[in-house]
Amino acid sequence: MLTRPQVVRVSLLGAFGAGVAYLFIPDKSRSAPTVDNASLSPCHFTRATLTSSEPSGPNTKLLALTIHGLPVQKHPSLLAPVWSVFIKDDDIQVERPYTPLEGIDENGRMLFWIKKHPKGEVGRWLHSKKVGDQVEFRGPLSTWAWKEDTWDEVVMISGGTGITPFYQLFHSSISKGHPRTRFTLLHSSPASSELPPPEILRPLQAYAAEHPEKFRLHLFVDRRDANSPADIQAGRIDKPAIQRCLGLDAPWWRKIFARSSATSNTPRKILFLVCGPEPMINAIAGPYGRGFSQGDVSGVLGELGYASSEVRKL
Ligand SMILES: Cc1cc2nc3c(=O)[nH]c(=O)nc-3n(C[C@H](O)[C@H](O)[C@H](O)COP(=O)(O)OP(=O)(O)OC[C@H]3O[C@@H](n4cnc5c(N)ncnc54)[C@H](O)[C@@H]3O)c2cc1C
Repeated sequence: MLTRPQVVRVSLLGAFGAGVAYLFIPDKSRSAPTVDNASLSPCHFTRATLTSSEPSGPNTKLLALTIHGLPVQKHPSLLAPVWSVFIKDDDIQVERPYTPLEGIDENGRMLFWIKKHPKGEVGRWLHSKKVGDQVEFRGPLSTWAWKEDTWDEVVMISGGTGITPFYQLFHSSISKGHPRTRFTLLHSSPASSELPPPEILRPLQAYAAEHPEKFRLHLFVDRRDANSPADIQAGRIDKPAIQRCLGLDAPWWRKIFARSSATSNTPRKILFLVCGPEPMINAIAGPYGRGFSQGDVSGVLGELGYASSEVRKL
């Protein structure tokens, strides 16, 4: 039987060993070959050039990667939203997934909004790269497959760079018009200076102003400051905020009126998509299950009575 200090020592050694193994023992995907002159694939790395790198807040940058001289296969099933690519940090052979905001264009360009965490490996490495540097990535990989005309109501809730999959969905699908589905995006950032850059916010705001019946946008910051735009709400995306934004806090008589004026008696099919830092996912939809499975729905959406078929944690 091990004593308490021995158990602690063994656990610490195990955790250290696992960390070292993760960083230095190449796994199958990270050791995928780098192939030139072949179409994009999750099975091999493709070389790209960093063609722009613009600061977009205290810890974020907009980075563009361009693949030169390679015809971009617009394979509909592979490049359907929402997809990401794994970018490899060549120094320590570690890869992380990132979401091209506008997919890939005909010139082979992908634009990313990437946050640098104080101790984060790949984010810091990418921020240190200079225009003209080479970066390797593999993909596309499906993050979550959008199915057109399946839901009446889609509510996207994001924090920080968690907006990136929703922006990709907006750019490649929502903004093209959907007769059946109404979309709502609730996004929060810690402060006004950390909100998504105009390249992301402006198209969302313009579309919401033009098509309020199809797309609604609600922006939140933890605390308002002198620079906070007027239309930004203060506080976290909590239960009252979700109820308010979705009109679930309307008086009972208005809900009855709304129901009686609906064209159909069948319940509206609703889907919540949640993406952001883990504490935010936990508070809104409950923690992931084992091995990043979806887990049960709890948190605010659990309290509001939504089922697992109505909630997706990205
Ligand atoms: C499908 C998918 C798509 C993604 N797309 C994007 C994207 O477009 N843009 C983007 O910036 N990120 C995106 N991410 C997150 C990204 O893959 C990395 O997890 C993130 O950049 C951190 O990696 P790192 O190597 O820099 O930090 P790591 O070395 O993995 O982390 C080190 C430390 O940094 C801190 N940290 C890491 N991640 C977070 C976090 N999310 N919140 C708070 N602290 C954190 C923690 O303290 C952690 O211990 C995506 C993730 C997935 C799964």
